[in-house]
Amino acid sequence: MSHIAASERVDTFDYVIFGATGDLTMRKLLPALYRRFAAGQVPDDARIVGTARSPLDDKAWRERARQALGEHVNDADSSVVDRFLAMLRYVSLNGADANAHWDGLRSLLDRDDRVRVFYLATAPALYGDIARNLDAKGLRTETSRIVLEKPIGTDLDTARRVNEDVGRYFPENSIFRIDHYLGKEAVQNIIALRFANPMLERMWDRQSVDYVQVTAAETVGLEGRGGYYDGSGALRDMIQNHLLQVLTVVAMERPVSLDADALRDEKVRVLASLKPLDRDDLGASVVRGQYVEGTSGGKAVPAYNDELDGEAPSRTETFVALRAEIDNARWRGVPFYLRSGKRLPRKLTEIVVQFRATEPGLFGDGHPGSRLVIRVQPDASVTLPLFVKHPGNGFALEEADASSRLDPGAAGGFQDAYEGLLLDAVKGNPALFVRKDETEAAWAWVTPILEAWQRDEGGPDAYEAGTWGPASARHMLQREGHAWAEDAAA
Ligand SMILES: NC(=O)C1=CN([C@@H]2O[C@H](COP(=O)(O)OP(=O)(O)OC[C@H]3O[C@@H](n4cnc5c(N)ncnc54)[C@H](OP(=O)(O)O)[C@@H]3O)[C@@H](O)[C@H]2O)C=CC1
Ligand SMILES: O=C1O[C@H](COP(=O)(O)O)[C@@H](O)[C@H](O)[C@H]1O
Repeated sequence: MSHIAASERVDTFDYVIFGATGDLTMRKLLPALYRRFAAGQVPDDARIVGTARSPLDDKAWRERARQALGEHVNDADSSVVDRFLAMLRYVSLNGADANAHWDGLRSLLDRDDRVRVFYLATAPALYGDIARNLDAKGLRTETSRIVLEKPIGTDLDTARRVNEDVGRYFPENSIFRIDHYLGKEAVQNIIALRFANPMLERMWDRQSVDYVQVTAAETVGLEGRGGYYDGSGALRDMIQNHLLQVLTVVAMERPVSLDADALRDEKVRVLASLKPLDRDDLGASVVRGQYVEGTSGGKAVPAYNDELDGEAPSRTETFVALRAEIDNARWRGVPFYLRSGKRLPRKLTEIVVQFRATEPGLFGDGHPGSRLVIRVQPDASVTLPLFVKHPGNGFALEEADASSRLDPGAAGGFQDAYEGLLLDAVKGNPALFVRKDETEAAWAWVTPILEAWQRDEGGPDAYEAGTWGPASARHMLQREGHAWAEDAAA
């Protein structure tokens, strides 16, 4: 998948970040680049060029970056920070404006022989204009890549438009649509677990699997991102991209290799096989919720609408649970339950593969099937308990824990998903980025849900902050004799 070991130094590069003063750059991109620099992977003569409209100079941007590293890197070394900051340059520029002062950026990018990465950490509405300007100003070289942050559009039509606009100036193999869930160690590990363990590989289908759950639960609320989030909601913010990407990795067929297109060909087939949710299915298969006041981390927290402080009450969903089915020979009939929400009881991203129960008789009333749990965060791990006999007389069964900790921060690993992905863009390895057809296939499945919600006069079901979402999410599984992992464990 990655052709260069995590510890190897990459070729030198110019990384140009549009949106250099924004939250994403400060919280994720600069800390990730710093960590790779501190790990010795980034050559000292590489350059990181920040651009935004704000009239800063190098010194002022470096000061903001120093502060961000202080806040978001807990083991930053001040002498390494100084060397890292020396690589940073800033150009004040409105990337969407063809008449802006592009000469400043052009004079900095004077080495056509270096890999150039343009990272668009701005509103997606600007992507087409920025791509056009980069091309028109002669800044796009043969080895340039353009990294696009999510969301790519807000529905199928707008996603197609973004893809077309950027695709007019950059060939598809140079467009890197980032989905940071694909950079997570435990998500990549699904591929190893499935295809390096023949026992699991043979049981990975509708004969053996009863159902699959993917949960991405967050304790946080709006975090000052209300302007963006209220126009988005949980379906667009988490399900269309991160959770559907995880689903593709869980459900895809064995790829012929770990090369980018082999993997992405299989992933897109899964998306194309998702059974469309028609109007009649929607009520039974999709639940949306919005938090009202409650408790989070032992503190009282306000309702979404109070946090948002808008003029009129918002109908935006902060929680979604849905039942997907993959209409192919391997998975037909197996429910894939996906859910994500804000202000849930704990931060937890987890995949549960529930295997079918044993035949009744031998050990009493039948026995629950085994359950593979892939914990993505926090504390990434894989757990597959085996049932063994309790010592002593009789055949009472108990679980013998068989779990492995996956330590993303171990030597050669990454503390944050962005670290590997940012350098994959330099290396030109798109395996863990989302191809155009994948984005569009995911939107094609999600858009009818958004349209149905728009027509629907009702709104999201209320849930108390600090709980696992509205009761309707639990009922959706109960109707099929299933339960969310935390209910089953209770
Ligand atoms: N923050 C996050 O955790 C995540 C963000 N994203 C996505 O990343 C992108 C950025 O998000 P975020 O950092 O939160 O947003 P912010 O609003 O914090 O930052 C936006 C940045 O874009 C700059 N900008 C705005 N207009 C222009 C322009 N015309 N030319 C150049 N720069 C411009 C702003 O600076 P200035 O005003 O000075 O021009 C600022 O630096 C969005 O697409 C978002 O959806 C995706 C996942 C997570
Ligand atoms: O993309 C996003 O992801 C974060 C959650 O990411 P994680 O790595 O912490 O699980 C989410 O908070 C945010 O709303 C969304 O835009």
